[in-house]
Order: sequence, then structure tokens, then C-alpha cells
Amino acid sequence: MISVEKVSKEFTSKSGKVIGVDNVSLRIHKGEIYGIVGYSGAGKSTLIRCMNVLERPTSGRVIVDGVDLLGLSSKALRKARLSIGMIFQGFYLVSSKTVFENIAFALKAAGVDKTKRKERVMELLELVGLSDKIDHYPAQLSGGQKQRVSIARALANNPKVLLCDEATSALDPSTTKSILKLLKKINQELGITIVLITHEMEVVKEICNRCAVMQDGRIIEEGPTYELFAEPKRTLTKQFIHSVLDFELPSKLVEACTGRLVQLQFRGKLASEAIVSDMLQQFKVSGNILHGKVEYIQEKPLGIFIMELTGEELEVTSAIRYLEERLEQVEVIQ
Ligand SMILES: Nc1ncnc2c1ncn2[C@@H]1O[C@H](COP(=O)(O)OP(=O)(O)OP(=O)(O)O)[C@@H](O)[C@H]1O
Repeated sequence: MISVEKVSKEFTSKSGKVIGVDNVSLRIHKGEIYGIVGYSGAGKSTLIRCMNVLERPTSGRVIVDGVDLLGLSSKALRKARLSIGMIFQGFYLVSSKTVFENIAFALKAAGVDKTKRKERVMELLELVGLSDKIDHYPAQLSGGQKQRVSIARALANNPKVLLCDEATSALDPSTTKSILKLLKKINQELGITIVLITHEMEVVKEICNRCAVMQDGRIIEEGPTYELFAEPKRTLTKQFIHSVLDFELPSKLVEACTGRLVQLQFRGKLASEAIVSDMLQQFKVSGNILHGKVEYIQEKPLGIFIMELTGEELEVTSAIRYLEERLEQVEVIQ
């Protein structure tokens, strides 16, 4: 659906040239929710803005739904952009216009007649759950409601793609969840391909089928979300994953441990199998779970547990080997 081919974007500022995006190639498939994660300044906004040519790449190609956007005239580009909706962290609603007018404006700009506009706005407000706010002004809405209006506006002309530029970054965690749920519904029910950029791995974990990690204008790692969480390769990816999955034991607790501390990772259906209890039955060791967490990523479980194993040295070593043979990841941490 979206093909970004060797795209670079260079800015010229007073202090010289700045590279926003550095030779990025990406393929985003029809119907998926694709996340791009990175810290501030990584180039995420520039990259997503290249996808609808709000930012014109210095080099490379951007193809959306088979159309090479950089080869289009201004008029043809305006038309092509109707199939690419976009929402932003700051909502960008017109404060002097009501919810109805904010959404109807996008339809009017696309030449939709008055009766159809009314019908479509009602339909969109129903979809985003704001039918009762049709005559409200943006100032009378919460942040989450404003984002719902901007989603309705972005969907007004039936786009095939929705680009989300830090769409939940200004929202509290529970409002973030409700907006992510709405995006998922839009993806599933309307089949709209969604690209979102974020600095929060939690957002990626929640809804993205695949994701990319960006640093210094480049994509440094990419893949299905579950695989990235289970087996991150790059240091930065690990840092992002740890913000969701990791936990630290209090140092006093670690110091007081007399046995061996192991960190176990369970993946997929293995998470529900009784490997640990089998191990405890087969070896003369006792196991004390000190910490544990199971995250569901794309509905597949990924669990991490820290256990203290105590017993005769040989038994503990054999028990660890038993676990190593059955689990994807076993790390002796002390
Ligand atoms: N219009 C511009 N002029 C000059 N430099 C720019 C411009 N826009 C972005 N940059 C630079 O390009 C790099 C990437 O910025 P970008 O905003 O894309 O990053 P980001 O990952 O989206 O970060 P943030 O989340 O803070 O917006 C930064 O070094 C930034 O300073």
C-alpha cells in the first residue's frame, strides 16, 4: 500500500545542513497497522510527512496505492492526498467552528454537496462515538474528544491510509487506550491501512502488527511487533522494549538471595505450559518466583519471570539446563 524507496530529506538551516531522514526504505502492506518508534529528533515526523508529501523528500520515491506521489502535479497531488488522511498530536481543529463544521469543511473542500455532507458527518460522528457533540466547539471538548473529531475529519473522504503523527502523545493513559481502540476498529471495520509514529513502545505493543525503530534518520530495526519484543537485536530497540517489559528487583532482595537467580522468557503457547512445575518435580531444587509479567502482544503471550533456584549445585545446574532446552531464553542473572 505504501512504498518508501530510498527516501532522504535534508533541511538547510542557519547552522548548515540537517539530515531529517537518511535513505529510508519501507513497505507497508494494505490493511496493516504499522508503527514507527524512536526518540525525539529521530526523524519520525519528517518520514511520516514524506508519506503524503507534506514534506517533499530531497531524494527517493514515495508510492501510495500504486501512485508515485513525487511525480504528480500540484493538482493531482491534492487529489491523491484525499486518499491519505492524517491526524496530529495537536488536533488542529478550527476553534471558531463547531464539530459539524470542522468535519464538513473537509467534505466541502472535496466537492461533496450539502445534503451528502450532513449525512456523512452524522455517520462519522457515530463511528467515533461523538454524535451528541455535533454542535459543540473544540474548546468545549476534552483532548480525547478533540482527537476523535480530528479522526472523523481525517476519514471524511474515505481515505485508504491514515497517518497518525504522535496522535496519543498529548493524552492521558486511559484516553490513549480508548483512541487506540478506535484506531483498531477503523482498521478492522473499514480496512484502512494505518501508519503511526510514537515514542511510546506501549502504543506499538497495543495495536501495531509490524513496526520499525528509527534513530538518526534511519530505520535500524524492523519486523513483526511480537518478534521485535521477543528478540530485539539493536541496543535502542532493547531500551524501548525494556520500557514495557522489564522490571528491576530491589537491590536488598537480590543481596539476600542465596540461590541462583534466573530470568526466564516464555513465548507463544509455551507461556501456558507447565515447564517450571515439571522442572521442580524432576530436580531436587526449590524455586521462588520473585517477579513475573505476561504481556499480550498481537494477542500472543510473552512472559518474563525471575526465579531464585536453591538446592545442591549439581541439581540447580541440571534444572537450569532443563529450562534452557525448553524455553527460548534463560539467563542466569546471579
Ligand atoms: N523544518 C526543519 N528545518 C530544519 N531542520 C528540521 C526541520 N524539521 C525537522 N528538522 C530536523 O530533522 C531531524 C528530525 O526531526 P523530526 O521532527 O522528524 O524528528 P522526530 O523523531 O519526529 O522528533 P519529535 O518527536 O521531537 O518531533 C531533527 O534533527 C530536526 O531538528
